[in-house]
Amino acid sequence: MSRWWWVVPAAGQGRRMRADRPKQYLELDGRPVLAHTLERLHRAMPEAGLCLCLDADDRWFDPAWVPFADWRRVTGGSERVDSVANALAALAEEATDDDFVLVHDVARPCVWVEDLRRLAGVLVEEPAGALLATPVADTVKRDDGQGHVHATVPREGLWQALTPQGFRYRLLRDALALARSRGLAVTDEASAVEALGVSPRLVASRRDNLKITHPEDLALASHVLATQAALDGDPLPTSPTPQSWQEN
Ligand SMILES: Nc1ccn([C@@H]2O[C@H](COP(=O)(O)OP(=O)(O)OP(=O)(O)O)[C@@H](O)[C@H]2O)c(=O)n1
Ligand SMILES: C[C@](O)(CO)[C@H](O)COP(=O)(O)O
Repeated sequence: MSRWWWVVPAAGQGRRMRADRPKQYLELDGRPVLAHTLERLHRAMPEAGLCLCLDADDRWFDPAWVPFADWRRVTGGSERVDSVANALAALAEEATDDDFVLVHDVARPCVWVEDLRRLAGVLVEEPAGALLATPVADTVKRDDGQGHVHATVPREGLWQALTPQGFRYRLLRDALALARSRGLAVTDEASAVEALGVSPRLVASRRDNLKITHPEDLALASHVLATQAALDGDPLPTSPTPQSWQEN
């Protein structure tokens, strides 16, 4: 039977946030961003194992924020891709080739539990892996490097890649190893898998799965959490795990 693993890269410095600490430790509605994110992942799959990538010099982390029974701390790397690769290396003894690995940015605390479960359901059927994504909703411009428009880019067929992004353990490990050995600039897991000639499935996400990146995003995330609670009554539904992936 295949196991499920969450890999959460949380070793970034949050430089664009310009705060006094890494953004995963900023307070969002009374708790650190990291605690919100881990709670959602846990609600979706409480039995999964967690690999949490933290900076070697992290002085903010508190293990009390981790709701998983089975979790391990992994030292992050210099880029996001290095942190994820370190997590996969740390799982080498425990994970089998066919285990499922879902990578989710710690900086995305607003992801819906329903979307996490839907993605997991797709992954069971999809050997190429899958990622949450959303179609581009605005007109897209390419600049000329001097602040003027060079061209309007047709947005038909364009999606914004979000997280989680999920793959079988071996596929992701091999893809990241190849991408790193070639020095490819991969900013998400899917692009490493694409470099192997494999096309991961796009799974439509709710659009409010934002990544806290810039200072104004924290207030936006707070507003999203409140809106989700008002819309749903319970933004973290605890309905039973879908059979489709529970039995795999
Ligand atoms: N060496 C790194 C760099 C980033 N991340 C993680 O990757 C995710 C997405 O990265 P990003 O939003 O760029 O976060 P930061 O690197 O923290 O932000 P910045 O680029 O503004 O410094 C975050 O969860 C971040 O903690 C990581 O684990 N290891
Ligand atoms: C993985 C990601 O969140 C998908 O949108 C994104 O690529 C991370 O990019 P960043 O520049 O490291 O924030």
